[in-house]
Amino acid sequence: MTMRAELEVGIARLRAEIAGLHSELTRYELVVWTGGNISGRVVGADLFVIKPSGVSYEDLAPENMILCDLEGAVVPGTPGAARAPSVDTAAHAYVYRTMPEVGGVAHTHSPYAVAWATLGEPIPCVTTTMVAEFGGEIPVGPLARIGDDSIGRGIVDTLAGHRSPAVLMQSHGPFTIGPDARTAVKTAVLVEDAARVAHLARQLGEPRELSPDATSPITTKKSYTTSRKETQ
Ligand SMILES: O=C(CO)[C@@H](O)[C@H](O)COP(=O)(O)O
Repeated sequence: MTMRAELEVGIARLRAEIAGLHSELTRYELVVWTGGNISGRVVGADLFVIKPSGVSYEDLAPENMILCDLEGAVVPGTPGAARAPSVDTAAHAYVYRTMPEVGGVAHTHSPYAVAWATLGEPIPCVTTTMVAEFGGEIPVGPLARIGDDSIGRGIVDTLAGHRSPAVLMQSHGPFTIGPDARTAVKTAVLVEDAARVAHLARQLGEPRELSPDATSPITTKKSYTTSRKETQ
């Protein structure tokens, strides 16, 4: 197979994967209406695939996923190119440009995480799952403009000082990153679980915060958070 043909096969697979992963956002009730978006980097090219803007989840399909370059421009003449890409395309593009290790980005409006985002308070690290999956608290990024690369800058700047693969953008919601799109989506599910548990614990009293160092036996797993730390 020629390199060109291999690339076409890879893009076709990624279109199917990204379209399918959006059903996880509705399955786990992380979004309402057409909110939220997922993208995935094309292996071997400066391109990524993202959902179209404002399209119902049940209508998302491989052929209406949109292929973009790393500036967030739609690749003309490709399937789906007639539609506008997600309003968060510039944010995803900024993350791919500045974090070469990232292969997938997800954004949801999951309610417990959004509630923490409105407080501007990080989700405290109160469970061993959070230590393993986030390496500590889930931080809060700035209140950022929607539609340009402001959100992307906020994601990258905030995560630079953290092991977490997730950030709560102030008064907006969670954005997650991963080595691939599926991992970014899994992290989005875990963010909502962490936000819900931290909220419930706060209703019962003052939960004990865990430091990753104090619980070192459970951080021996080579999670994405620990490998993120090693690459910083
Ligand atoms: O919160 C936002 C805007 O940042 C998004 O989640 C939108 O609600 C979904 O927009 P599209 O991806 O459909 O353009």
